[in-house]
Amino acid sequence: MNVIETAIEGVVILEPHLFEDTRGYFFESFSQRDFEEKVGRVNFVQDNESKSFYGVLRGLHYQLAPYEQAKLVRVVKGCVWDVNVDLRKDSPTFGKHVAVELSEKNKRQLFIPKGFAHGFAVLSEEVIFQYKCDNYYTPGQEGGIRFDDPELGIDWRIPQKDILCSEKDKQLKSFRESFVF
Ligand SMILES: Cc1cn([C@H]2C[C@H](O)[C@@H](COP(=O)(O)OP(=O)(O)O[C@H]3O[C@@H](C)C(=O)[C@@H](O)[C@H]3O)O2)c(=O)[nH]c1=O
Repeated sequence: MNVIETAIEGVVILEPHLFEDTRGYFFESFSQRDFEEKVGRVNFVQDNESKSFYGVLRGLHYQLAPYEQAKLVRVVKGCVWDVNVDLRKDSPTFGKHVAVELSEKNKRQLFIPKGFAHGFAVLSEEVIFQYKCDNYYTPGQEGGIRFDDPELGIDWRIPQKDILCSEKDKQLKSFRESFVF
Protein backbone atom coordinates (compact mmCIF):
# COMPACT_ATOMS: atom_id res chain seq x y z
CA MET A 1 0.00 0.00 0.00
CA ASN A 2 1.26 3.45 -1.04
CA VAL A 3 0.56 6.45 1.12
CA ILE A 4 0.23 9.83 -0.58
CA GLU A 5 0.08 13.06 1.43
CA THR A 6 -2.52 15.68 0.48
CA ALA A 7 -2.45 19.47 0.82
CA ILE A 8 -4.02 19.14 4.28
CA GLU A 9 -1.97 17.60 7.07
CA GLY A 10 -3.42 14.33 8.33
CA VAL A 11 -5.58 13.58 5.27
CA VAL A 12 -3.86 10.86 3.27
CA ILE A 13 -4.59 8.83 0.16
CA LEU A 14 -3.96 5.09 0.34
CA GLU A 15 -3.30 3.10 -2.80
CA PRO A 16 -3.56 -0.65 -2.37
CA HIS A 17 -1.26 -3.09 -4.12
CA LEU A 18 -3.37 -4.65 -6.88
CA PHE A 19 -2.75 -8.22 -8.12
CA GLU A 20 -4.27 -8.82 -11.53
CA ASP A 21 -4.43 -12.10 -13.43
CA THR A 22 -6.64 -13.83 -15.97
CA ARG A 23 -9.34 -14.37 -13.31
CA GLY A 24 -9.61 -10.73 -12.38
CA TYR A 25 -7.91 -8.97 -9.45
CA PHE A 26 -7.14 -9.21 -5.76
CA PHE A 27 -6.18 -6.58 -3.21
CA GLU A 28 -6.21 -6.18 0.53
CA SER A 29 -8.85 -3.53 1.16
CA PHE A 30 -7.75 -3.13 4.79
CA SER A 31 -4.85 -4.41 6.86
CA GLN A 32 -4.69 -3.16 10.42
CA ARG A 33 -0.96 -3.89 10.53
CA ASP A 34 -0.19 -1.88 7.35
CA PHE A 35 -2.47 0.92 8.39
CA GLU A 36 -0.82 1.20 11.78
CA GLU A 37 2.67 1.13 10.27
CA LYS A 38 2.01 3.69 7.53
CA VAL A 39 -0.73 5.94 8.90
CA GLY A 40 -1.14 5.35 12.63
CA ARG A 41 -3.14 3.54 15.26
CA VAL A 42 -6.88 3.94 14.73
CA ASN A 43 -9.50 1.69 16.27
CA PHE A 44 -12.20 1.34 13.64
CA VAL A 45 -15.48 0.15 15.17
CA GLN A 46 -18.14 0.62 12.48
CA ASP A 47 -18.30 -0.15 8.74
CA ASN A 48 -20.86 1.64 6.55
CA GLU A 49 -22.09 1.26 2.99
CA SER A 50 -24.32 3.56 0.95
CA LYS A 51 -25.61 3.46 -2.59
CA SER A 52 -26.25 6.68 -4.50
CA PHE A 53 -27.16 7.73 -8.01
CA TYR A 54 -25.59 10.33 -10.28
CA GLY A 55 -25.86 13.86 -8.84
CA VAL A 56 -26.40 12.76 -5.25
CA LEU A 57 -24.43 14.88 -2.80
CA ARG A 58 -24.11 13.64 0.80
CA GLY A 59 -22.54 16.14 3.17
CA LEU A 60 -20.90 17.99 4.60
CA HIS A 61 -21.14 15.92 7.78
CA TYR A 62 -19.38 15.45 11.10
CA GLN A 63 -20.24 14.34 14.62
CA LEU A 64 -19.95 16.74 17.53
CA ALA A 65 -17.35 16.29 20.30
CA PRO A 66 -16.78 13.88 21.97
CA TYR A 67 -18.33 11.71 19.23
CA GLU A 68 -16.06 12.80 16.34
CA GLN A 69 -15.24 10.13 13.78
CA ALA A 70 -12.06 9.44 11.84
CA LYS A 71 -13.02 7.75 8.56
CA LEU A 72 -11.39 5.53 5.98
CA VAL A 73 -13.49 5.89 2.82
CA ARG A 74 -13.52 4.18 -0.55
CA VAL A 75 -15.63 3.53 -3.63
CA VAL A 76 -16.51 -0.04 -4.56
CA LYS A 77 -18.55 0.85 -7.63
CA GLY A 78 -18.54 4.07 -9.67
CA CYS A 79 -16.81 7.35 -8.99
CA VAL A 80 -17.15 10.24 -6.51
CA TRP A 81 -15.62 13.62 -5.78
CA ASP A 82 -14.80 13.36 -2.10
CA VAL A 83 -14.44 16.60 -0.13
CA ASN A 84 -13.16 17.25 3.38
CA VAL A 85 -13.23 20.58 5.21
CA ASP A 86 -10.71 21.13 8.00
CA LEU A 87 -12.58 22.09 11.21
CA ARG A 88 -9.56 21.84 13.52
CA LYS A 89 -9.43 25.32 14.98
CA ASP A 90 -5.69 25.16 15.69
CA SER A 91 -4.88 24.00 12.16
CA PRO A 92 -3.14 26.28 9.63
CA THR A 93 -5.66 24.99 7.07
CA PHE A 94 -8.78 25.62 9.22
CA GLY A 95 -11.72 26.24 6.85
CA LYS A 96 -9.81 24.94 3.82
CA HIS A 97 -10.81 21.78 2.02
CA VAL A 98 -9.16 18.95 0.17
CA ALA A 99 -10.90 17.07 -2.64
CA VAL A 100 -9.98 13.72 -4.16
CA GLU A 101 -11.54 11.58 -6.87
CA LEU A 102 -12.22 8.10 -5.52
CA SER A 103 -13.32 5.44 -7.95
CA GLU A 104 -13.76 1.79 -8.62
CA LYS A 105 -10.97 2.27 -11.18
CA ASN A 106 -8.29 4.06 -9.13
CA LYS A 107 -9.16 2.06 -5.96
CA ARG A 108 -7.91 4.93 -3.86
CA GLN A 109 -8.94 5.16 -0.23
CA LEU A 110 -8.90 8.35 1.79
CA PHE A 111 -8.13 8.57 5.49
CA ILE A 112 -9.83 11.53 7.15
CA PRO A 113 -8.85 12.18 10.78
CA LYS A 114 -11.25 13.50 13.41
CA GLY A 115 -11.98 17.21 13.00
CA PHE A 116 -13.25 17.30 9.42
CA ALA A 117 -16.61 17.75 7.71
CA HIS A 118 -16.93 15.08 5.02
CA GLY A 119 -19.04 14.87 1.90
CA PHE A 120 -19.09 13.45 -1.58
CA ALA A 121 -20.78 14.03 -4.92
CA VAL A 122 -21.56 11.18 -7.28
CA LEU A 123 -19.97 11.57 -10.72
CA SER A 124 -20.97 8.20 -12.19
CA GLU A 125 -24.40 6.66 -12.88
CA GLU A 126 -24.34 4.78 -9.58
CA VAL A 127 -21.99 4.54 -6.60
CA ILE A 128 -21.44 2.05 -3.83
CA PHE A 129 -19.50 3.85 -1.11
CA GLN A 130 -17.96 2.08 1.88
CA TYR A 131 -16.23 3.48 4.93
CA LYS A 132 -14.84 2.58 8.31
CA CYS A 133 -15.36 4.84 11.34
CA ASP A 134 -13.52 4.93 14.67
CA ASN A 135 -16.60 6.02 16.64
CA TYR A 136 -20.18 4.83 16.55
CA TYR A 137 -22.97 6.74 14.86
CA THR A 138 -24.62 8.85 17.55
CA PRO A 139 -28.05 10.22 16.58
CA GLY A 140 -28.57 13.76 17.80
CA GLN A 141 -24.83 14.46 17.76
CA GLU A 142 -24.62 15.10 14.03
CA GLY A 143 -23.28 18.40 12.71
CA GLY A 144 -23.13 19.66 9.16
CA ILE A 145 -22.26 22.51 6.84
CA ARG A 146 -24.03 23.55 3.64
CA PHE A 147 -22.26 22.08 0.62
CA ASP A 148 -22.82 25.31 -1.33
CA ASP A 149 -21.51 27.75 1.27
CA PRO A 150 -19.79 30.42 -0.86
CA GLU A 151 -17.21 30.96 1.86
CA LEU A 152 -15.94 27.41 1.36
CA GLY A 153 -15.97 27.76 -2.43
CA ILE A 154 -16.12 24.05 -3.19
CA ASP A 155 -16.25 22.91 -6.81
CA TRP A 156 -18.31 19.71 -6.65
CA ARG A 157 -17.63 18.82 -10.27
CA ILE A 158 -21.34 18.45 -11.13
CA PRO A 159 -23.73 21.13 -12.41
CA GLN A 160 -25.90 22.71 -9.68
CA LYS A 161 -29.08 21.61 -11.53
CA ASP A 162 -28.07 17.93 -11.17
CA ILE A 163 -27.38 18.04 -7.41
CA LEU A 164 -29.67 15.91 -5.25
CA CYS A 165 -29.45 16.32 -1.45
CA SER A 166 -31.42 14.96 1.48
CA GLU A 167 -33.96 17.31 3.10
CA LYS A 168 -31.71 17.25 6.19
CA ASP A 169 -28.70 18.43 4.18
CA LYS A 170 -30.70 21.26 2.59
CA GLN A 171 -31.29 22.70 6.09
CA LEU A 172 -27.62 22.76 7.10
CA LYS A 173 -26.01 26.00 8.24
CA SER A 174 -23.07 27.84 6.73
CA PHE A 175 -19.52 27.39 7.95
CA ARG A 176 -19.58 30.85 9.59
CA GLU A 177 -22.86 30.14 11.42
CA SER A 178 -21.53 26.84 12.76
CA PHE A 179 -18.05 27.98 13.78
CA VAL A 180 -17.65 31.18 15.77
CA PHE A 181 -14.60 33.11 14.69
C1 LIG B 1 -24.52 7.73 9.12
C2 LIG B 1 -25.52 6.73 9.71
C3 LIG B 1 -26.86 6.83 9.40
N1 LIG B 1 -27.75 5.96 9.93
C4 LIG B 1 -29.17 6.09 9.58
C5 LIG B 1 -29.79 7.42 9.96
C6 LIG B 1 -30.75 7.72 8.84
O1 LIG B 1 -32.04 7.23 9.14
C7 LIG B 1 -30.22 6.96 7.64
C8 LIG B 1 -29.55 7.86 6.60
O2 LIG B 1 -28.63 8.69 7.30
P1 LIG B 1 -27.98 9.96 6.59
O3 LIG B 1 -28.98 10.64 5.74
O4 LIG B 1 -27.32 10.77 7.66
O5 LIG B 1 -26.87 9.26 5.68
P2 LIG B 1 -25.70 9.96 4.86
O6 LIG B 1 -26.17 11.27 4.32
O7 LIG B 1 -25.16 8.98 3.92
O8 LIG B 1 -24.64 10.28 6.02
C9 LIG B 1 -23.29 10.00 5.84
O9 LIG B 1 -22.75 10.95 4.96
C10 LIG B 1 -21.34 10.85 4.71
C11 LIG B 1 -20.94 11.98 3.81
C12 LIG B 1 -20.55 10.72 5.95
O10 LIG B 1 -19.42 11.22 6.07
C13 LIG B 1 -21.10 9.86 7.03
O11 LIG B 1 -20.41 10.02 8.25
C14 LIG B 1 -22.58 10.07 7.21
O12 LIG B 1 -22.81 11.35 7.82
O13 LIG B 1 -29.27 6.02 8.16
C15 LIG B 1 -27.33 4.96 10.78
O14 LIG B 1 -28.18 4.14 11.27
N2 LIG B 1 -26.01 4.82 11.07
C16 LIG B 1 -25.08 5.69 10.57
O15 LIG B 1 -23.85 5.54 10.85
